[in-house]
Amino acid sequence: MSENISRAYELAKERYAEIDVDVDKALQILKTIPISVHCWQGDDVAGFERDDGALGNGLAVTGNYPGRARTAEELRNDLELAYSLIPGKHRLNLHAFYGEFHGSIDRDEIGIEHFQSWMDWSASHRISLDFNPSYFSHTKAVDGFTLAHQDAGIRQFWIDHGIACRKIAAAMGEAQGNPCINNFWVPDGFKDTPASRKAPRERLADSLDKIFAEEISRELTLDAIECKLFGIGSESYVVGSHEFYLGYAISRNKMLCMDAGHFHPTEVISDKISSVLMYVPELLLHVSRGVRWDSDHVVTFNDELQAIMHEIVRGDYLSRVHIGLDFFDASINRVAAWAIGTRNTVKALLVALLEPTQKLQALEKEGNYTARLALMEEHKSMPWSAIWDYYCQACDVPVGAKWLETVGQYERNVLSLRSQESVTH
Ligand SMILES: C[C@H](O)[C@H](O)[C@@H](O)C(=O)CO
Ligand SMILES: [Mn+2]
Repeated sequence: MSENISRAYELAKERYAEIDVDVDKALQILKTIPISVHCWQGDDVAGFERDDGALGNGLAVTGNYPGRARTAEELRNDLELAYSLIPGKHRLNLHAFYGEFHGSIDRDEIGIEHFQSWMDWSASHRISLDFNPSYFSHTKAVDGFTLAHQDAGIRQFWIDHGIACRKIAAAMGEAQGNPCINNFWVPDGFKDTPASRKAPRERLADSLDKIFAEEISRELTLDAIECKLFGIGSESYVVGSHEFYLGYAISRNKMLCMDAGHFHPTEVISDKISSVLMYVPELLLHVSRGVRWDSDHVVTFNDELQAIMHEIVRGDYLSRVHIGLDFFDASINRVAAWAIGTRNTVKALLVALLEPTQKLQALEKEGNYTARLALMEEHKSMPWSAIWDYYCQACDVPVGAKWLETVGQYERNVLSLRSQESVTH
């Protein structure tokens, strides 16, 4: 343990004690909050179904930084390195098309057997899994529709995929002893103005009802549904809009997923959390960063990230909000992308936990908005970075930018040796 870091921590702790903040308690809480790290940053959302791994149907990745994971084993190795750079114990969010299929298995045929290696890895590393059906990058999604498709046969195919994914998620939940969150994002929508906004929404609700018809214990899996305002190829109309899924989640008692990039650029999800949680039991967040649009940039330590974490803590929602990540950048080292985005997310959560929230809320109740603003601003320059360094050190992960050296070494020894050609899965 570096003496400087410990001394800085003790001094910072005294400063926080002066404003009635218990630093040890904040760190104890922080340790218990997992971030669901998304597998798809590691391979540019290619998955392991086919050798070409061409991404499509509403999603796009830009950049050609060398070293993308080409197999599940490479992805697991990269993830292990990323987790070793992030303080705390976190989860892994797996997409259905990251199964190990060893042959041609279509999406409606997938089963838990295709995820056995992931589950073995999860058990041996004590990293719990979350899951997602994959409704894109598929020949039956090329015209932009899946669960809301006009063709009943295509709808049925995707309904069967959803049912298969719920079974897989339940088996993962059972194996790991805690619920596997299964998040449904469906790209369906129109590039141009629809003549009927109603019909696809009726079909989507009907398909989802069929998928969710079987009751599965909430101790095994929790269904989440992710809304979106617009997408690539669905600029004019997305079937699963915010209003659609909010209504669906409330009426079916489901978890809503809000992605930070899925709203109008002037809207923020930090403002929506307390409204939505009045009516839905739990919330899943896809912490992302849109730059002008849903561009899925790596999460930075910006105002909205901090506002999201403040909202979760101020509203006492830690047990009802599940924090997942969703970004994919192929223009930088992918392990670094995970480390930057996840470290920032944990850091923002720490800052929120170190806030004298009770004091601020008491001032607000008294109507003392001057002191409320003054203290909020002073809090921004409190010595939270000393607490963060101490936490990293206590968790045995690199302090400051030291993690970059480890990533650099891995890039030289492993990532740079990966050819850009695809490998057979
Ligand atoms: C790959 C993810 O499922 C996807 O990013 C989804 O969550 C989304 O946000 C689509 O815009
Ligand atoms: Mn998302």
